[in-house]
Amino acid sequence: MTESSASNRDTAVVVRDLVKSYGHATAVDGISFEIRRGETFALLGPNGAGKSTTIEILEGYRDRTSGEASVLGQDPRAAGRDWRARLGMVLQSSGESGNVTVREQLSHFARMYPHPRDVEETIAAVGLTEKASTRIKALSGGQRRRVDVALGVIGRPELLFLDEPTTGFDPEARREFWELIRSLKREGTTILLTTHYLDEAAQLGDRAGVIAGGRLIDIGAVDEIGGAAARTPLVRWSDASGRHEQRTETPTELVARLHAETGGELHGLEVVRPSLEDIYLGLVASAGSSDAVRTSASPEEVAA
Ligand SMILES: Nc1ncnc2c1ncn2[C@@H]1O[C@H](COP(=O)(O)OP(=O)(O)OP(=O)(O)O)[C@@H](O)[C@H]1O
Repeated sequence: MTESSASNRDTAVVVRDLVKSYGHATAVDGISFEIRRGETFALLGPNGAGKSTTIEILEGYRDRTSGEASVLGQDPRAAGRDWRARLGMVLQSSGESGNVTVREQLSHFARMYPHPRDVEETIAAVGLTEKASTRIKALSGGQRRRVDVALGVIGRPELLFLDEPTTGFDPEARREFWELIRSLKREGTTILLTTHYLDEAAQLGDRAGVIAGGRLIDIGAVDEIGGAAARTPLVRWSDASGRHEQRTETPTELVARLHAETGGELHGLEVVRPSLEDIYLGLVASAGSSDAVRTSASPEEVAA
């Protein structure tokens, strides 16, 4: 077996030096990453970072300015209907609003795929059983978003693109959605997810890439991103002199020492392990501050 056929078998998405410019503005500025088959990859970043542009290029809906992209072994620019039938897409703003019922819409889409999922099971999986006979235009915003998700998975896709899938979901619906995604993962579906809910990325993602200003600023396993130092636990407590905090790899030891020193209850004691959201915010803030140095400091300021 050649190396390229082995890597095709193991890799669902390859992006190399991808660039997308709109006139003089560069939305995606040379990003590279791979998604292995069966993996859930979370693409994270602030508004305008370039996430949707990247996803739309991979879906074949947007042309790229330069760089390479391969999705299920094909260049999305040239791929056809058979390729598209292997993909599932929940676009950022599809907002289904038809005059047909939930069941009719899903049945219609199911007929477009060679091996669709069962319509009633899919409706149940997105929590819309009671609304199956309701016209889509009469659903709430969050319920319509659930229809988008159902339409994205009805074709039993090999690769599922989820662009902010749970926007507008109530907390219970978000947890039901996570269960649906976990069952798709168990079936081997490869997933590319963008979300502003960092707990969602932490729950579902195997690996994550963080982009800011069109550039990839970090990539790695969800529980390793940002590096070990960013994950160091933080101990906070109060005493007569005020509030204190200290980062330490050995929080138990620190708490024991403080307890021995004070000889009593430690007021306001907290041991905090930084969440993915804390780590993400730190990464994006430091990317922003290095951009600021690069773009706004005068030569004198830099020399100083
Ligand atoms: N059709 C377009 N014409 C010009 N600029 C565009 C176009 N589409 C997107 N952009 C710009 O490209 C940049 C990246 O946008 P993109 O939608 O990819 O960001 P995003 O990371 O998905 O943001 P969000 O989290 O808000 O969805 C933004 O600055 C946006 O204004």
